[in-house]
Amino acid sequence: MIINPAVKRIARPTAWKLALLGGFVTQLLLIVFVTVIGLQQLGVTTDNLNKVVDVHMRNQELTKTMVTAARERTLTMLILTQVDDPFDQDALMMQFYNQGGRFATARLALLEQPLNTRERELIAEQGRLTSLAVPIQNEIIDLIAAGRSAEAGEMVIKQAIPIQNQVMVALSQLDAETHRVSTAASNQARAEHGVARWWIYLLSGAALLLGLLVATVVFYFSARISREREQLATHDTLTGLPNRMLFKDRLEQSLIRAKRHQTLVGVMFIDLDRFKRVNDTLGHAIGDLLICEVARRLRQTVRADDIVARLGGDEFVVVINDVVALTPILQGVEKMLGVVIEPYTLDGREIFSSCSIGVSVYPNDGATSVDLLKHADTAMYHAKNNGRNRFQLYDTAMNAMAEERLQLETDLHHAQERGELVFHYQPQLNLESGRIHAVEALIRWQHPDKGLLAPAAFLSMLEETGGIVSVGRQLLLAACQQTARWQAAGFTDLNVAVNLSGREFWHDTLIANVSDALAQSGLPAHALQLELTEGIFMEDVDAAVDRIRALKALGIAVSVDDFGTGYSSLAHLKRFPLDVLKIDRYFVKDLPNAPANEALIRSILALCKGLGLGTVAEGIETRAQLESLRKLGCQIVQGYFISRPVPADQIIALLGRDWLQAFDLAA
Ligand SMILES: Nc1nc2c(ncn2[C@@H]2O[C@@H]3COP(=O)(O)O[C@H]4[C@@H](O)[C@H](n5cnc6c(=O)[nH]c(N)nc65)O[C@@H]4COP(=O)(O)O[C@H]3[C@H]2O)c(=O)[nH]1
Repeated sequence: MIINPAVKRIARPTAWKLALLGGFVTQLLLIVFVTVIGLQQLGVTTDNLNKVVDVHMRNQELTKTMVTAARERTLTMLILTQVDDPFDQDALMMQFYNQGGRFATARLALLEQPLNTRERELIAEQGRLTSLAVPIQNEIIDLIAAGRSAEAGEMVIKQAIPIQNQVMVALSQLDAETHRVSTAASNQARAEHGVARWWIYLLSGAALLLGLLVATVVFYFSARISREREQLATHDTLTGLPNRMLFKDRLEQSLIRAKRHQTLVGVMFIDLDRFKRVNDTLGHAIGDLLICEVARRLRQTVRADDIVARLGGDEFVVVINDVVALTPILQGVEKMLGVVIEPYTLDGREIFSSCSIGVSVYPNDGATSVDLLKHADTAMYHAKNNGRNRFQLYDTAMNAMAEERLQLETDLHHAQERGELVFHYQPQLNLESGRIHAVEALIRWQHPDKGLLAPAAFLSMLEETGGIVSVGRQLLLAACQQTARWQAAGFTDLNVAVNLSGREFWHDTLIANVSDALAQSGLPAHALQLELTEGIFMEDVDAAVDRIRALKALGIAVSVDDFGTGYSSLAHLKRFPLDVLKIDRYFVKDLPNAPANEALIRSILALCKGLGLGTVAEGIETRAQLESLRKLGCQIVQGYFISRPVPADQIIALLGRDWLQAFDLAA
């Protein structure tokens, strides 16, 4: 079966689910990654910053301590030179050594700190200068201790302070360097912090974008899937047309509009004729192609706002909206019949089809969608029973008929086992010999209540249910056995013609059934003729030709019935290996006052002669018709004028008769 692409997509929802899950997981991982990296980076840069701040502050503090201690020591030295009191001198001396101690401790601590080369060079320089200053200071202290304060004061000013100034220069350079280093380090830490921040911005932005992307994809696909689900729920997967559910909804809307505007709505129930046979014989793929093509053609024949839906199988329904008279509805129906019957080329094969259409009209035939559809369906059945490839308007009497039909269907179910289905036989007269040349077996139903029923009342039901195949097999055997008995009774040249429906013709068991019937009855194969209608051939010309050849290989004859009434042309005739052509009663009924029909019959006879085909003219109801056909050169004739179909036990009497004499045609 051909499947709409939407279905395939829906059939694999896990692919989308996996894709979406993948998107979410990636996004989640990205967010976790961003958070971890961001926090880590921030931690590192914060640590760096803290370290820089700590080191910087400590270095500066130590440098400052050294500067202060050095300054205070020099000052203390100067004061010592001016103080005479020995207690004050002692106290100042203590201060002097303390300051020296502070200086040395600060210097040692500074040397422990992380320092660059320049800083170490400056400390070394300071050390060198201090080592020059210390002996001078010691000398000054000694002079003070010796009470030579004036000399010591002079030495402070002339030697200690200048060398101390050089120490201070080195220390201030050290301080500047420490400041420069810490500023550079903090700038770098700030820059790293900035980079980390930018990374966080970037990755968060990416996560946000990915999130948006995933959300967009989720939105897009969930919208698409729900659109496709809706399409699936409301449309036929094969043709893409609205299905029964959507059709009902649209029809109801049409009815509301029609009620408001007081317009008509035409509902057409369309069923393809003998579609099952196409499916059974050519396969479902061709059947599907045919359905799609019919759907396309129907859609093309109506306006955009009219509805074309497929209810299932080979059933379509078309709704024509907003019309004020019946004419446009009927024109639409005619158009549809016309487009459906156009030949189809499917998968390289030429195929013929037709349809039967039942029409119901709002408000005349119903006010609700349910009633209108039911009535259009009922009308469609009538169109089918009336011969197919036609339309039928709904009529209230049809409901009763539909019920009757249902009852008949139930009865028919039991008819075969009760032996109620039998053959009646209608003779075919040879106008040259005046004898019955053959009998045509025609099915009858001996209904317990309704009496004898003709095939028109039940044959289509038998075909639809498929019961025709087993009934046909049983009756074929009966006809062969009956004819064998007539032959045994002395009518050795008698032939029998048995009708085959399309379903029987295309059924797998056909060849076996025919050869079994011949074998079981002992009837010579040449005495059996199978009658086919031209519609059967036209469904699939090549396959039909093969089948007819297989039948003829059994030795039987094959005839074509109702030829010329359908849509085939005489040109097709030569393609089929047939033996007999039956001239339909349509051409006979107006004889002898129909020159056109006479001309037609004359040309059919000439054509058949040319093709080596025998002919049988059907439906002779009057003597005038008989004479007319005789004059035209028709040799075998059949019709009520000779005899109606009769039960088997009445045939013997007809077989023994000299018909030329009986009809006074001997001359
Ligand atoms: N108006 C008129 N009608 C005449 C005249 N002479 C014969 N007929 C009728 O014309 C039909 C001829 O059979 P058909 O064309 O094969 O058409 C047959 C055939 O297609 C089908 N049929 C009959 N028996 C069988 C059967 O056993 N199997 C299958 N598959 N189809 C059958 O049913 C169709 C109708 O059969 P019947 O009702 O028996 O109708 C028969 C017959 O009774 C006449 O002079 N005037």
